[in-house]
Amino acid sequence: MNKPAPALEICGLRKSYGEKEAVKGIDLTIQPGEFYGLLGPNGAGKTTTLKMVVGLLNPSAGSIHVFGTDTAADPVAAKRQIAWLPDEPMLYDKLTPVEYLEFVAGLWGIDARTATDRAEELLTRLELFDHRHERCEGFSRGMKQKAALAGALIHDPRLLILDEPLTGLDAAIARQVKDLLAERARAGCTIILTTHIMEVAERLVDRIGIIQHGLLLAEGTLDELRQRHGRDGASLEDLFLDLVSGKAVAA
Ligand SMILES: Nc1ncnc2c1ncn2[C@@H]1O[C@H](COP(=O)(O)OP(=O)(O)OP(=O)(O)O)[C@@H](O)[C@H]1O
Repeated sequence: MNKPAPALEICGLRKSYGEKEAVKGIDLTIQPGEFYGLLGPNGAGKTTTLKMVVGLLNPSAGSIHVFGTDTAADPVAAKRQIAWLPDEPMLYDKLTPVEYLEFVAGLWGIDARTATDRAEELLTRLELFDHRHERCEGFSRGMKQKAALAGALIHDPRLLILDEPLTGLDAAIARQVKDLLAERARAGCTIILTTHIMEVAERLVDRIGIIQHGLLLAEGTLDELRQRHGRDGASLEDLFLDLVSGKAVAA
């Protein structure tokens, strides 16, 4: 039997903004069902990389395949399989969560019955159901983030990409979001997230990629990274700081 295509395969990816090269040749393969954490200092190139994957930026060079689909050759087919949750998601404030989810489901061409069932399940799961008929404009940051996450999941994507999904969330809401992501991962969804919160990466993800200066500096499971750098039992935070400061040699 043929091996299934990777969920994401990036080869030689580069992106320049004018003179500045933000992504300098990244190769990365993520298998279906993996929960992958992309870490890196501010300005490392994480968001730029992910924006190219989701089709919001055109690469300067390189290729991206999503479940075997070349995103440059067939962007629509690639996008149908992806959900993207940016760090500052855009919600239509005048809409209620139910209206917002109906709207997003409509954009994906999901039939009304399925959309209603999925919206109800997501809103219940994220404890927004009691607020389903309130306009989003009155929501806290955390509630807005959850409504946006529900919108990202309404078309049941195979690949979920989230840029700093937990920033600014209180402990209870962060827990709900983390639990939902872990549940989706267990159900077979491939998830890629960026985070600056090392404990989140340490607890949640299967594999970690560290980007610095537009290049992939290190990659592997936490245990692989520890082994490779002779740091048995080290926390991800210690490893990360040693790698990006050059105290540990990337391999
Ligand atoms: N639209 C843009 N125009 C010019 N330069 C940009 C643009 N977007 C990003 N950059 C630059 O590209 C580099 C990579 O930025 P990017 O946002 O991808 O990093 P990041 O790793 O996501 O950072 P952070 O953790 O702070 O979100 C940075 O030097 C940034 O200033």
